[in-house]
Amino acid sequence: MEQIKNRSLLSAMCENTNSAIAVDNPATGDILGYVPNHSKQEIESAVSKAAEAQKVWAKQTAKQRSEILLRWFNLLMENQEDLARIMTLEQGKPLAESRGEVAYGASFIQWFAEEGKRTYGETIPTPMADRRIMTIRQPVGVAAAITPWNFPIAMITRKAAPALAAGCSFVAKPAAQTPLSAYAAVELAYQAGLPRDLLTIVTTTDAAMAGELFCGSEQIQKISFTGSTNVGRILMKQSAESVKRVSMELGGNAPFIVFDDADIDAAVKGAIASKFRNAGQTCVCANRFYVQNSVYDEFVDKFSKAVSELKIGHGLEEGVSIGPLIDDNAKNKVQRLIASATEQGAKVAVGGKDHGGRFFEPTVLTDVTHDMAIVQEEIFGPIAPVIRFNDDESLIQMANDTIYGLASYFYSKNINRIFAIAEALDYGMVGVNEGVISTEVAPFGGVKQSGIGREGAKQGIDEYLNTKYICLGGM
Ligand SMILES: NC(=O)C1=CN([C@@H]2O[C@H](COP(=O)(O)OP(=O)(O)OC[C@H]3O[C@@H](n4cnc5c(N)ncnc54)[C@H](OP(=O)(O)O)[C@@H]3O)[C@@H](O)[C@H]2O)C=CC1
Ligand SMILES: O=C(O)CCCC(=O)O
Repeated sequence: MEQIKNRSLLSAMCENTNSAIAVDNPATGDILGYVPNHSKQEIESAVSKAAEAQKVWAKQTAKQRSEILLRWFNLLMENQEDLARIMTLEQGKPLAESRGEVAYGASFIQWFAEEGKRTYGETIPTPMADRRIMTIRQPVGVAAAITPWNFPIAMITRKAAPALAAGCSFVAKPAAQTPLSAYAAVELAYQAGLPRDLLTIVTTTDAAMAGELFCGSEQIQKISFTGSTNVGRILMKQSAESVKRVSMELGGNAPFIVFDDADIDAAVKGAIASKFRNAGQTCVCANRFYVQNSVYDEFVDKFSKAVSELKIGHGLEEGVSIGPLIDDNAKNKVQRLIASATEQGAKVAVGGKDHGGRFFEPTVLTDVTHDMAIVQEEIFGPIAPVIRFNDDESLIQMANDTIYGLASYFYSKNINRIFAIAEALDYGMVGVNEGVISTEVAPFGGVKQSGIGREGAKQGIDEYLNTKYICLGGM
């Protein structure tokens, strides 16, 4: 942490008391620092203050809110290097990826600072001559979020920016493994002029308590979650009692498909970017590769060669593209899935070995079949299982055979096939001849058990607005 120049970014760090949360560096296991372990009462108090602050904020014009958000965007970009270092230290991703995430996270603030000014209502042609009918759009109130460790800044700004732009206040509980980035990003919001009670980070080792509190609170009108499908289900059940609005961005099992008419070199490049970003720890990472018979060997050869060239190491080291996994559980899961696949006949084309600590070699597995656990489960690690397929019909059947429906990818040069496959894939997002599709301007989200709602794009702000119908009679 000595290398962080803007020390105000670390102002949330606290002394090592009995209850403080220790944050470690997944590359070394060293403790980086401590953050507060907030009690239930402290979190309740943050929610109550957010409810008060929201009333004032909602009365500001969208333009006034936008000005503060744009200052926040600028401060994030001015502090990009420090924020990226904090992120790499606590999360493990390579520094270049952390810089990219800071810019990506900031882009949602810039985008929604603008979109907040366009939350138009409607005037509706009336069927009754003495009436006028219109709608206005109003902030839902207090929004709460629970976010994961894999994108410690972007998953907060992708929710906080539309909420704040719409006139809501926002309370977020980041993952206990990556709170430093969250606190640092929010500190810059205060420096941009955002009232403290309007945007609060709370941290606790008792995530279940925070979830129950958020979902059960009458003061919170909306909960937004990114994380595992399992926790998403719990939060949806808990939200039922207070009939809370929910946005859920949950697990994925993205198929990456290479057809016989694909540009194989482009597919290899896309596969590397899609699979190995954040060491495979993103919900939109390619999880399973389906390659058509006639190009299978060529793809596997070129892909394996590219994977063997990826450098593993500490994210701050020059040229590293594969950092550590977030914790021992993540590594154990990867090892279990590889062992189970190889016992059933899969072959290791490259990688496959423990690299010490929380590191695992980027791996390509061949002779994989669709029924293996490594294909059925979300891997969340740097392993690429490659499956053969013969025809488009059986391919679509396999690709859609999952409870998940977040991202999917395919490579083809045939325009008829492109439309047919894009329409047939049961997913919220489809990358065609492209392995990384995330951008603030496009709607991010899933179908089936990958979630509810959309983030980013013009749709993202709808999640934080109510539509009110006003009927004007006696005209
Ligand atoms: N869609 C995505 O982007 C993500 C998907 N995942 C998937 O989930 C798997 C497990 O990862 P994991 O980190 O455990 O994901 P979780 O879903 O457990 O964690 C995500 C967030 O939810 C919190 N949380 C955990 N349990 C509860 C609960 N009962 N009530 C309320 N909040 C809760 C966590 O807090 P805390 O950190 O304090 O435990 C964290 O802030 C991964 O291997 C991957 O498959 C994981 C992360 C992101
Ligand atoms: O849920 C995730 O894994 C984060 C989303 C990554 C992205 O926006 O590309």
